Amino acid sequence: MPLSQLLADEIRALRGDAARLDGCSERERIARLADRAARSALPVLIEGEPGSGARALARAIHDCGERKERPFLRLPAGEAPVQSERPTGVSGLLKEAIGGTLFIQDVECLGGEGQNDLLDCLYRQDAGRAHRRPDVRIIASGSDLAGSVREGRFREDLFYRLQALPITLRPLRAQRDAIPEWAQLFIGRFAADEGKKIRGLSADAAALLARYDWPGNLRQLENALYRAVIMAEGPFLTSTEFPQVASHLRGIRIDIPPVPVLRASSSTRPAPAPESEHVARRDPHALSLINDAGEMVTLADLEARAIRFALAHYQGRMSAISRHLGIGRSTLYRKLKELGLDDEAA
Ligand SMILES: Nc1ncnc2c1ncn2[C@@H]1O[C@H](COP(=O)(O)OP(=O)(O)OP(=O)(O)O)[C@@H](O)[C@H]1O
Repeated sequence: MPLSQLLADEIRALRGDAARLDGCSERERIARLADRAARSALPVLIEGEPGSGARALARAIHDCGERKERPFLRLPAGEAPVQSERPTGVSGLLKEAIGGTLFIQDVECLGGEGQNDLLDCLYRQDAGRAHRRPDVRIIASGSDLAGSVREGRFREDLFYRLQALPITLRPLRAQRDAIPEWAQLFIGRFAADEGKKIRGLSADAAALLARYDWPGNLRQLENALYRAVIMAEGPFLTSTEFPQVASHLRGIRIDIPPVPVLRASSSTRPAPAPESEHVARRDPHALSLINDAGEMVTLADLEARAIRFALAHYQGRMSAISRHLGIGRSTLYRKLKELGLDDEAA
């Protein structure tokens, strides 16, 4: 099931529940705020570090609101515009998104003209001139909009208009207690995709993940768990399945076996007893050719896993994915659609 649908289900499940925000888990807090946003037409500003889930949340808010059957358009303001016959700027997209939602990602990267167009749209919505009011719901995301205002790169009046409904996504390092819950969610999802029976994290893996700072937030945790699920052979993920995380943390060592030395046949000396149990290091990027039943996996399965991996590895950048997988963009889009991943790539 695509992530935004999963999130939308979570948001709907909480609907009607007395809306208390204190004392609930981070996932629940976000879902409740998103529910409020979905039931309003006011602009939403989602603030969080990269990889915190702003894009997934924006889509889920749209899907839970009354505009869900109308267009959801995304303007990645931090990326160079692609050559396209369709509009790529604020004013053009506002016309295309009529009746629906325009999600402006990394809004602090909007240039002066884009900021003016957006402010004009919000001003006309505010002014309530029904006949001229652009019927587009605005959701914006950013990581430090107040800082951009202070530095004079972002209009202050636009900032205040955008944050009618603010939602702050906390970095993972500020919600360490919630890391096992997030991890369990990803494990369940990837284990099901890979047809593996993995029940969760071992205690040492949970401790390892909780100590790490996760600068890439949910996206990085998700990628680490995806690789771990692929590598895992037992019912629990252990710290050896997270070599990159372990190598970033001082004090935790994963033993890497030495290159085996052939003993001279004339030697009668017994091999020295190992001083510590070594854990074989496996390539964290390796895809297993054998399934849990000991049989070879199909080529279709391998292809699907390679595409999923590329999607995570290149963080959804389609041109990089198609270039490195050696397939055209249209073939890539077709395959993503067949795998039900087109929503995650959108
Ligand atoms: N609530 C959630 N539950 C499960 N997974 C999530 C959730 N939110 C985000 N993710 C996962 O985290 C990753 C990052 O999410 P998303 O792309 O929405 O972040 P972002 O803040 O928009 O990132 P960026 O600004 O860097 O593009 C995605 O791959 C997504 O699958």
